[in-house]
Parts: sequence; C-alpha cells; structure tokens
Amino acid sequence: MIRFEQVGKVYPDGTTAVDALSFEVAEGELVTLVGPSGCGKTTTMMMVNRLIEPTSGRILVDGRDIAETDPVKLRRGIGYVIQQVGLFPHRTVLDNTATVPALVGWKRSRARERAAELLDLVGLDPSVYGSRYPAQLSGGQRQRVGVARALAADPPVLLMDEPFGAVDPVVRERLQNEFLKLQSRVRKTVLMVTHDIEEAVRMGDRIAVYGQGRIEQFDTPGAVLGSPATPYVAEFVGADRGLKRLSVTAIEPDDLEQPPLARLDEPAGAAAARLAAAGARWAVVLNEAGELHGWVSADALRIAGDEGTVGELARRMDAWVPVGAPLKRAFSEMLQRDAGWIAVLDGARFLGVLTPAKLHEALRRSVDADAQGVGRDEVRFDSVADA
Ligand SMILES: Nc1ncnc2c1ncn2[C@@H]1O[C@H](COP(=O)(O)OP(=O)(O)OP(=O)(O)O)[C@@H](O)[C@H]1O
Repeated sequence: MIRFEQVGKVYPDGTTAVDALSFEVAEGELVTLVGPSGCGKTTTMMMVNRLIEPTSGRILVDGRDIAETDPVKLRRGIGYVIQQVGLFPHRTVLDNTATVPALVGWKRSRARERAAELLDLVGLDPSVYGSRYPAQLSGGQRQRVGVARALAADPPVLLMDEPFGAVDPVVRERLQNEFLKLQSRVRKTVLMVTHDIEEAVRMGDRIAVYGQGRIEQFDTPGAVLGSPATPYVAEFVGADRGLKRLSVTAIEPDDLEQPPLARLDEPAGAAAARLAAAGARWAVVLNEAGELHGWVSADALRIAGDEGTVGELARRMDAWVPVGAPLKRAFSEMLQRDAGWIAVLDGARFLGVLTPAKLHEALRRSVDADAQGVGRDEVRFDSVADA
C-alpha cells in the first residue's frame, strides 16, 4: 500500500535526514517507526503526504508514484494525526471532526452525521462532547477527537506522529488499547511515529527501528525483541527486552493449567475428597452454566465436611483475562492481586488458569518460535476493564 524505494532527503542546508530508505507497508498493516530524536522518523512520514518532498527515490501509495499525484488529492486519502492535535479552538468538537468531509464537499448535514458517528467510534458521546470546544476537553479527549477527525473522510491511509505523546502514561495506555481495537475494525494502513520502544512494540504489526537516517531493522515486534539485527538495535530495545516480550506474546489455550474444578451446588465433602485425591490445595468454582464463579480452598472444604456446599465456602473471583490477551496483562493481574494464578476465559467459558511457571513456558515458546522465524501471535487487547 505504501512503498518506499531508495528514498532520501537532504535538506537545503545539507542535512541528510534519511538515506536510501526502502520498505513497504501492506494494506491494513500498522507499522511503527521508532528511534531516537532526530533520526528521520517525522521526515519519513511527512514525505508520504508530500508535506516534505524527497530529494531522491520515489514513494508509491496504492501503486501510484505520489510525485505524480496532486498533493491536495493525495492528502484526501491520507488521515494525519499529530501530537499537538491542532484542533480549531473556535469550532465545536463536532465541527472540528466534520472539517475534512465538509472540505471535500459533503453536505453539511451528512458531514455532521458522519462526525457524530466517528466521535462515537472513538468513545466520545457526541451528545455530550459534540457541542464542546477543544479547551473544554482533557488532553486524552482532544487526542481522540484528533483520531476521529483523521478518520472522518474514511481515508485508507493514516499517518500518526506521536499521537499519544502528550498525555500521561495511564491515559496513554488506554488510548493505545482503544486505538488497537478501533484498528482491528477499520483496518487502515497506518504509519505511526514514536520514540518509545514500548509503544512501538505494543502497537506495531511490524516495527522499523531507525538509526541515524536509516532503518536498522524492519520486522515483527517479536523478532526485533527476540533477535535484534545489530548491536545498535539490541541496545535500543533495551536489556529488559525479555520483559517487553510479555506485551507481544498472546496467551494460548495450550499454555494453561487445568486445576481441579468444583461446582457451586456440590457438597463440600465430595469436593474435599476429590481435591485430596489430586493433592490440590484449591479448586476453581464454576456456576451452573459452567462460568467462572471463584475459588475454594481444600482446607475450607475439609473443615466443613458434609456440613455445607461448595457455594457457601467459595470466594468470588472477579479477575480474569481473555485468551489471546498479552501475557503482560496476566502477569500484571497476578502481581496486583498477589495471586499465584489467574483464570483465562474464552468469552464466558472457563479455559484454565495461567501460573507463573506456565507463563515462563509461554515466554520460552515465543522465543523458540521467533528463533524459527514464526511470526508473532495474534495479541488481543480486550480485557476485564472493558467488559
Ligand atoms: N527543515 C529542516 N532543515 C534542515 N534540517 C532539518 C529540517 N527538518 C528536520 N531536519 C533535520 O533532519 C533530521 C531528521 O529530523 P526528523 O524531524 O525527521 O527526526 P525525528 O526522528 O522525527 O526526530 P524527533 O523524534 O525529535 O521528532 C534531524 O537531524 C533534523 O535536525
């Protein structure tokens, strides 16, 4: 969809910003450009919508050389999101979002309808926020308006320059998750600039790691973390790249342990005997529909004996992670709750539990898969918090 062929940019003062860049972004793919300040990321991106012209090589968008495309027409097919957002301060949020459709000649009513849809899509209720002015929004909300505005004319290509850079880390992570969910629905071809390797790894289907004016490695997050191509990349991704790998490795059903199960309506004595036979200290408790209810300890069951049911002794468990979520989410839930395991669900169905030992095994599996050149797993970002 976007193809760089030996692209270079030398500024008039002689600064070489980028040199002989060649790479391709496939349709529907999200590629992150990451590297230290001044390495040429923004220059690369701004050449795609011709805000900057290359001095050598060529760039193709959808098979066409953009040097031969009228810049105004070109930009209509390319959404652009920047850190400062650049909303018009004297226009309402709805009008800001409707800017591009209005520019390309949509009727006012249709443009506003579309804008309302888009605000909804990025999680801003148009009936609440539509009539506000940018100054009446939080930084994170402004950022969402920026994304909604960029998507308004439904461009196939999206350029994002540090789109989540101006907000605090908590809001940032939420915006990243929301954007990934949105992207899984709209499947735009996205180039995203960031200087943050965590963000690059989290967001990118593939990552371009920049050295000075050139790409040192262009590969999946798993491969960049697992086998850095050069000492420079290894240093850039950091000594804790094993930890970062937690963000890009998905929980798979095979990673799970199967603890003993007990049902809410079961007599405590029967469940106690089963746990004793299995040598287990606790069981996962499911309700009548086979959904996760909580857990119960073998001690509690033994003490109660035939006096009670599992339901009377069970403790609720409201923490779980969906299968396909990143291992990091499971690990973080375990740490937060000081728990030795976390339940993994597929929809409402209980699949098993992840334990620290199994988590380690899953990490090993992912390292081995990368060594064999297997791409990263589909990591899903829906979570308890969104349910
Ligand atoms: N108009 C210009 N004239 C001369 N040099 C420029 C110009 N714009 C950028 N540069 C230089 O080109 C190089 C690449 O800049 P660019 O903005 O692409 O880097 P970047 O990787 O996006 O950096 P940052 O993360 O700090 O935004 C830098 O050395 C920069 O100083």
